[in-house]
Amino acid sequence: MKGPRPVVLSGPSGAGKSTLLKKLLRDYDNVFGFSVSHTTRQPRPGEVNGKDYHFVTREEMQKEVDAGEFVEHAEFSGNIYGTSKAAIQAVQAQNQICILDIDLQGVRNIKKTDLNPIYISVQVPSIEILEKRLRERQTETEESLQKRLQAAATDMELSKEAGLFDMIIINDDLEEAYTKLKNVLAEEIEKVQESKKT
Ligand SMILES: Nc1ncnc2c1ncn2[C@@H]1O[C@H](COP(=O)(O)OP(=O)(O)OP(=O)(O)O)[C@@H](O)[C@H]1O
Ligand SMILES: Nc1nc2c(ncn2[C@@H]2O[C@H](COP(=O)(O)O)[C@@H](O)[C@H]2O)c(=O)[nH]1
Repeated sequence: MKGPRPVVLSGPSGAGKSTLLKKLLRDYDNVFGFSVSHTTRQPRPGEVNGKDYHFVTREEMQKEVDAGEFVEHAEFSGNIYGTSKAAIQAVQAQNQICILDIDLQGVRNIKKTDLNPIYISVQVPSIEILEKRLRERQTETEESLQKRLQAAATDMELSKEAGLFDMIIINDDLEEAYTKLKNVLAEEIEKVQESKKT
């Protein structure tokens, strides 16, 4: 049986993708599953290996990429990030909506596959607000923050491309953004909930 359509959440680092997806995972029991990416970046305090990311060395990652284990991978802000085939299969095996949190390069690479997700871009009202959020999150060094702001400016411009995303959500007020996200996913959520009743 064909499973539910996956969901791609993209947008600048600090736009609120993780915040929104954590709300979905919390509010909808057994409906969504997170595609746990691999990354070569260092874990942040509180991040759990295998839950937030699979934290790996560059050598380990390259070996797995070369072995064809990834659906997509990209270099972002000095580190490699990638979605393994296994990460998606683990969620789809549970008949859950698979959520991918990936950058714009990842979006373009996923478009070359037959995954057929719903593409959502989470954006911010301005680069100044993004900088404030990233600084307040206290996860980045000044160097990393500057790299992310540069990448964000490019993302904000390129994400306007017609047809690239099914929806662009400006995450200004969090609850309003979350309502928009739930609305665009309503049909898929209902399908999964119905299928789990039987
Ligand atoms: N609407 C909002 N208003 C104010 N702060 C917000 C809002 N949404 C998220 N935040 C805060 O902004 C920060 C960045 O959010 P979050 O970590 O979810 O971004 P992200 O897009 O997942 O970033 P990354 O791609 O780096 O993982 C967090 O500290 C979060 O609490
Ligand atoms: N192309 C991919 N991008 C990914 C993946 N996992 C995360 N990301 C993106 O990386 C940046 C930075 O994330 P952070 O956790 O270091 O703040 C962010 O834009 C994510 O969307 C992936 O598997 N592939």
